[in-house]
Amino acid sequence: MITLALAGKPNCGKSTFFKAATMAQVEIANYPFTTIDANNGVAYVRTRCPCQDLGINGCGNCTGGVRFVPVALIDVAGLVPDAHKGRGLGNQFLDNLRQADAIIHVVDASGATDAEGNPVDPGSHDPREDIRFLEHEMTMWVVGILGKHWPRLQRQAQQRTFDIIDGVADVLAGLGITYEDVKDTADELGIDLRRTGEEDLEPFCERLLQRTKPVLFIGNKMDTATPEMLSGLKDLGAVPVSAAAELAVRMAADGGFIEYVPGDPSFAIKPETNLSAQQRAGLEKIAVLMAEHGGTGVQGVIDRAVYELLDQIVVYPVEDEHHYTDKQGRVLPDAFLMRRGSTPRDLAFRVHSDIGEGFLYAVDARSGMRIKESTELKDGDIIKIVSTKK
Ligand SMILES: Nc1nc2c(ncn2[C@@H]2O[C@H](COP(=O)(O)OP(=O)(O)OP(=O)(O)O)[C@@H](O)[C@H]2O)c(=O)[nH]1
Ligand SMILES: [Mg+2]
Repeated sequence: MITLALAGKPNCGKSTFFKAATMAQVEIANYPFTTIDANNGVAYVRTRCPCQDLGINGCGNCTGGVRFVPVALIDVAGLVPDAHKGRGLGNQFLDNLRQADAIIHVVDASGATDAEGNPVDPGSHDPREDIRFLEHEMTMWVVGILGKHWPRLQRQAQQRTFDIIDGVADVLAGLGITYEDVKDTADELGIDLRRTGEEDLEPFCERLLQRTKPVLFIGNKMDTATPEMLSGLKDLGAVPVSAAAELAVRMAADGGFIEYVPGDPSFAIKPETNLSAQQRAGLEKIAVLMAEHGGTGVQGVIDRAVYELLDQIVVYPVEDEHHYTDKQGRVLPDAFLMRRGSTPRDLAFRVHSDIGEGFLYAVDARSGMRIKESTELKDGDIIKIVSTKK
């Protein structure tokens, strides 16, 4: 499963975002290091269910054509500058980023917490200063891991049969870094790792991370940020978000008070609900915020991380290409996230390794045509795989 990690300094709202996206019970509080052990949960990317184009009314797996596909979400403990040297609560938190395919870097746009996450007067800390530090910490963390092995790798590289790219990929395999990642990064920078000193590893590790752990910046707490601070962050590429607003509307929807589909730009208060005047006023304030920003931003961030940073598409395997069902007659039962450029053969392997090994051909269910195993799949494709194995 695709894994996204929420990272950033303490007290910026990571757990609030996590709770809003997963509806899991986690601790949230206005002081640093509320979260110590990472929280793991399931969030969803939003997509348009193909049943709408096919004239199937209610496939059973979507809400009025809005379909949600699961991804893993990790809420990592807060990181402070120099975390890689063990500052804050130590560098073991960086380890929680190992499994992440992409990172959502949460910045507190309100300026009401300092670089260490301590509450300060709103606006007294410039959130733009919080954008760069995480990349540096992550880079230095990888430099540290690689540095430990560097003298050995340099020694081994004296032998002609030893491939240093292989050696580096081996050391960093736990971070999901491959031989190609290492090779492409070295080629791109034009460096020969056999002749790179330990002290020169930083630019290499930085570029390697940019390639393998892409980061999306978000300016959280937009509800209390000044317009100047928000636009300053937006200029640096951050997406404005209010995790607290999303949490409030998801809880109100859960409680049956409002109609809200995550990612919608607005919600509707149900008539005849028992909201207190205070709750109603709170929701109305959120409605104004959402109207101003086109929503709370939370769902959009997950979607951008998956579709843009990780370049994923959604593909629907079926067994009956005429009725778009599996053997049990369930319509469009599965939705798979796959990297753009994937082929029907890749899909066959995703369904099951046996199906992949016995792959014969695929049928595009929309057109009813056979497609070649090397055809690039498109977002929203509905595919029947024909395999010698069942
Ligand atoms: N106004 C506002 N406050 C928020 C928002 N998101 C989180 N907060 C508040 O910020 C404080 C910290 O939130 P947490 O979610 O615990 O932050 P965290 O990043 O997980 O903190 P650590 O676990 O300590 O690293 C809490 O008081 C939250 O209520 C938001 O969108 N708007
Ligand atoms: Mg937390």
